[in-house]
Amino acid sequence: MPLVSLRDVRKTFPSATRGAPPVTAVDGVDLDIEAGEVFGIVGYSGAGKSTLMRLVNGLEPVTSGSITVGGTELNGLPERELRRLRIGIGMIFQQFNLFTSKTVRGNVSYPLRVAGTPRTEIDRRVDELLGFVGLADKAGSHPEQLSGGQKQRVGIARALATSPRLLLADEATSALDPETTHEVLGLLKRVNEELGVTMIVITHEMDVVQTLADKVAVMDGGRVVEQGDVFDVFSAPQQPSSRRFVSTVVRGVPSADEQAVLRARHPGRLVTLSFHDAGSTQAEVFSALSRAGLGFELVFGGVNDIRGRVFGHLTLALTGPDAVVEQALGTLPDGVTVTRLPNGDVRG
Ligand SMILES: Nc1ncnc2c1ncn2[C@@H]1O[C@H](COP(=O)(O)OP(=O)(O)OP(=O)(O)O)[C@@H](O)[C@H]1O
Repeated sequence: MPLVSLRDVRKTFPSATRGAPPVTAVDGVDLDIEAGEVFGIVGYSGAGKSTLMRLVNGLEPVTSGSITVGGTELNGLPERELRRLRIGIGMIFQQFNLFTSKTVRGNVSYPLRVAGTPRTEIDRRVDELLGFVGLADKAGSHPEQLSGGQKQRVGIARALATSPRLLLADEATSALDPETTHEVLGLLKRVNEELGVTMIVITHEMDVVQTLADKVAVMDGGRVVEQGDVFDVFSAPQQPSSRRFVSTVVRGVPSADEQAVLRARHPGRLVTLSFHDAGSTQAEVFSALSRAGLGFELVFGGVNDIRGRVFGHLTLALTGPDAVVEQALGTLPDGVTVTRLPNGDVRG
């Protein structure tokens, strides 16, 4: 049985403008999240991701539909029961949401005090958590004395205090620089792998999904437009709106504007070679082009590695006689898709 299950979940909010129809933030979402999984939710701002998270945490009631967490139906659950359920769900946020007047120890111990944990047990648990997140020496510091990455480590320690089975992360690394993001993602990976905590991760960052997630759902206009294995969704998105979103985080075939810039800068024939799950194929492609005596320059694109599976789109400027270019493109290995970009002087 999935740890978290959503069936036809809808959430509407009354409109701020009098007489206007209600705002539908979540519109008929079905999702299953298995225990032990890291599930990414991606999509543009306003897609409904944060609202979905608040529904899963029972902070907002659904308008209709069903959400179960650990087999318990949230819809209609009394507040007392919801509070108990929330003890088993940790949350971390983009802005950390730490108590600025409390020390690191005070922040991490807070959920334990609310849960009525005995004092000696609280001290033991906080020491253990601070050790786990690498902040054993910061117990007496206040949040303003910490870097962003350290603050998020405190946020993670606090979220883990009551040993939740489920951790919800809402843009947890979006306020951090790339190096600190990398560290925090490493810590979250340990939370999943060493502590077995299931995670739902809202993000607009490719890095986060790539490093952490097993599965991903793309949201648009309150709906899940596509979901599946991270590699499948990012290497070959099927729906127009997920293609549009993926193109903002993965460099694919250059747009018309990008092509115009490339044409102005690079002589030769522009082609995009798309690789799908084919790490070694690139070497074969480059040797095929060399063997044909063509000049080639990599002018746009990149490769992505998701848990050892490689995909990417490389745009090359090829120089040589047109017939030779065509012949070489015809001999490229399977697993490479060729997109000929329109060229000013050579037919595409
Ligand atoms: N409390 C509320 N009252 C009215 N409308 C709301 C409320 N909360 C969210 N909405 C609306 O619901 C839609 C989805 O918002 P939500 O914050 O869930 O999106 P999001 O994908 O998390 O975006 P972001 O990444 O910007 O946080 C938006 O149109 C938003 O304006």
